Amino acid sequence: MGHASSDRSLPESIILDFGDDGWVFLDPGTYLATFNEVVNIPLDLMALARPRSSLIRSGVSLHTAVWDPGYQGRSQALLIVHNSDGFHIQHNARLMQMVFFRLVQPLQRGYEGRYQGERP
Ligand SMILES: Nc1ccn([C@H]2C[C@H](O)[C@@H](COP(=O)(O)OP(=O)(O)OP(=O)(O)O)O2)c(=O)n1
Repeated sequence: MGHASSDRSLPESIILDFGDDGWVFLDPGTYLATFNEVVNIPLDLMALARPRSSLIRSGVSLHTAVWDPGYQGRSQALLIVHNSDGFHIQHNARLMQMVFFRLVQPLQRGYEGRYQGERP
């Protein structure tokens, strides 16, 4: 990741498939989770997210950035399986909870970065 946006390239990733039973086993390591929900953040809100405590209690952490006012898209989070026994996860399992903050005044122009409208 360089200083300029043009000097930023993301690493390749491999798509993991859930089994016929709807579950997948994750070995210890790092994973990018794509959420089902498409979010539309209004111009007078921003959001942060926290993992469900059940993830933490299972030795799994979830990392997120900031949801900017005006962002629309299907977000992603970094899931890290620290548990040396790995972790079983089911398709559509709920992973995190978003916390919304109302701005003192709405922005005139919302988010216009490279992730706007991703995975509609
Ligand atoms: N876990 C998260 C957190 C945020 N977002 C979305 C909402 C943000 O509005 C958008 C952009 O996030 P950043 O501003 O942190 O992105 P960058 O600074 O990396 O890129 P850019 O400046 O090009 O937007 O990504 C996401 O998809 N997944």
